[in-house]
Amino acid sequence: METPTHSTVYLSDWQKSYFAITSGTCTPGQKADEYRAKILRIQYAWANSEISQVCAAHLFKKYAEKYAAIIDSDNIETGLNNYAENILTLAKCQQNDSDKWQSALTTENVFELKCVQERMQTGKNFQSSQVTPTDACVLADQGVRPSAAPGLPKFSVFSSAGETELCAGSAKCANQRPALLGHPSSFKSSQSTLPSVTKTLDTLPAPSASLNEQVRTGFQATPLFGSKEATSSSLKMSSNCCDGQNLSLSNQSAIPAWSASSGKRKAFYGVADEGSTVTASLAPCQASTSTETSSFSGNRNRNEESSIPGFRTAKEQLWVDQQKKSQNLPQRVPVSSYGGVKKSLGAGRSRGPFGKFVPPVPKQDGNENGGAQCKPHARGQADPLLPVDERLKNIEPKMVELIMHEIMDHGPPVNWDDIAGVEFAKATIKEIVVWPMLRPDIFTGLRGPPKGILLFGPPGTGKTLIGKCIACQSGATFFSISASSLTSKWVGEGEKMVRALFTVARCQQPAVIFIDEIDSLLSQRGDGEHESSRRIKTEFLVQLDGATTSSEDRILVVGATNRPQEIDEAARRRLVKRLYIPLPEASARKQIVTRLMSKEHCSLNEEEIELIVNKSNGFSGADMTQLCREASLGPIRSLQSMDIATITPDQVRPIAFLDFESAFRTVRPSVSSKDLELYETWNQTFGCGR
Ligand SMILES: Nc1ncnc2c1ncn2[C@@H]1O[C@H](COP(=O)(O)OP(=O)(O)OP(=O)(O)O)[C@@H](O)[C@H]1O
Repeated sequence: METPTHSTVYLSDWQKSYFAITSGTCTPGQKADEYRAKILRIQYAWANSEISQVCAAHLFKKYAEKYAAIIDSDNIETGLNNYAENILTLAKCQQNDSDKWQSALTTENVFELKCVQERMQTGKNFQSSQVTPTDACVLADQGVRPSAAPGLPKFSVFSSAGETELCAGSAKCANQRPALLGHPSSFKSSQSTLPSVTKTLDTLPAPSASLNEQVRTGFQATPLFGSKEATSSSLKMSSNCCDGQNLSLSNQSAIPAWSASSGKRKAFYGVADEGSTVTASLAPCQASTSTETSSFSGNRNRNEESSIPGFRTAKEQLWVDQQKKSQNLPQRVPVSSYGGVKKSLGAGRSRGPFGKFVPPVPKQDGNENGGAQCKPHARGQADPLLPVDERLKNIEPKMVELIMHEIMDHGPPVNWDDIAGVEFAKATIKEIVVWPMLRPDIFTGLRGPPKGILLFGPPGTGKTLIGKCIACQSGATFFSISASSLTSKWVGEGEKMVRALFTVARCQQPAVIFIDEIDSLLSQRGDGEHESSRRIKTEFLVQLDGATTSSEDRILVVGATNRPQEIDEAARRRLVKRLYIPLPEASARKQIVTRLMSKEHCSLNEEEIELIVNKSNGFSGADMTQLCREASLGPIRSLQSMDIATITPDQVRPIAFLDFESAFRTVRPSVSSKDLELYETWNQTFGCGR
């Protein structure tokens, strides 16, 4: 009997879900999820060399064709990107902080809104008048060919390999965004009623070497197939534009980093209209880009908009209406964030003194500091049209809030001096990560920073501190999450959470995503592996690849683990710099004690400190901190007869050596010598240390 190959397994798997999806029992949301899951699965399989590139390309093609009926459905009720869903999402983004808030809008009643119906009709009329045979010829001449799929006009862009055949979404544009080809979501088409791509293409320069160059530097898209270079090099951005609403996948992983190449883009598109209404800054929190005007629409600017008299998408209208109501909405300020308190997702932690949470969506009451922290259309402070970052649109607002609230770290800054010892790791990190993040203009090409590093070693040796310090010293936003909370607390949602996390990080770049216990996320696959864990892992690797291949994304993933041996090969390969963070040596232990005691009333002399250091051999940094804490309680315990409620601080005696002696009786090293051997061995095999 013939053994089924990977491709046959995937095909039969696909067929099953295809029938499920077309059965009519799934909601559009479920279909979208299903579609996304399948695409991820292929990506992962290909990235892990389980299937060949040809096979993957074949599967993608099949998917695009077979799912076209759903993805590109003209039917506003059944299409994946149906119009009402988009409006609904938009409306939901207006949700304020109250958990009890419920939008009165539903998919059904949005369709019944008169203004929606009018705009749909207008759009349909407009759409049908836009794509002419002449336009199609122009496109074909430019290497863009109409796809064979029925229904909406779609375009495929030829890859150099001739294999990556991508539909450029529908031939309709809403917000004049770039079509980020090279991502599965690019297959999706729009139901929105907008100008045709052909209109836009007419105004673009003909494809040329320089165009391709510009496209590559300006817009980095996540490749279809993991991180394989061949794919990324074969991907080209189409000259057309795509409704941002259709980028449900690309919004999250195929985001161009606009901030760095604004000049080039302007030159490329010949954008002279600084006041264009179509502005884009996908790194809106950076002051340098906040006033940037970038017509990503292939020259579609205010003038062009006005060439369509009276036309406005429902989304645009919704924004205008809402913004009229809240003209005086205060703008939010960018949040600079570093951690001082170790956090794990959803642990109900306080944000600390620096941690005032500022939601990423504008508040409606106008009383609090609300606003779009991540705004796609950075129009400057005075501009009332400040929608939420397009990339966040397909992310559940609650998740965004949770990430900003719980995962984004707002603690006090951490300096290199706060981390005792680990000199080699610190020097390496400064060189390969911090400097490149500070000076991306110098650290280009081979000098470019890695997108993922791994800190491994015994618990309590300062891995989290290092993560925070990287963020702090490179001026990056720090996101800290425990991988185990992703797999345990977010059962069924972990995958979405990973996607949301990277999306928010992209909006907040430069960003450092610190993932503690990364082994639980990236452990080697086994028979007993749970489906949801596998999906989270796949999503994580895809996102990591996205960050890796998009050279302009300034996102660094720092994984930390006490069990490096459990990380699977594919993940290990992606975390290119693996640094051992060992137990502190004598000098580092002394530094910790001296530093902590310098803040206390203490009577230790040099000799006593040396004794403490010698006696604490084998202690981790956390053990040393615990030892000092314990010792610091000694003077209080010796107060015995006095009433703690009435004594004054100066009645508490200084911390003395005898307190440390007592502390040594209760605080023991937390790391066994057997464990240490494991780390040493792994370091010699896979570590990047000396
Ligand atoms: N090298 C160090 N220098 C100064 N303090 C340290 C050092 N290592 C650990 N500490 C202290 O221990 C605490 C815990 O450290 P941290 O959370 O960074 O360790 P970790 O390696 O991430 O631990 P785990 O693997 O358990 O997550 C720190 O807040 C700090 O007080």
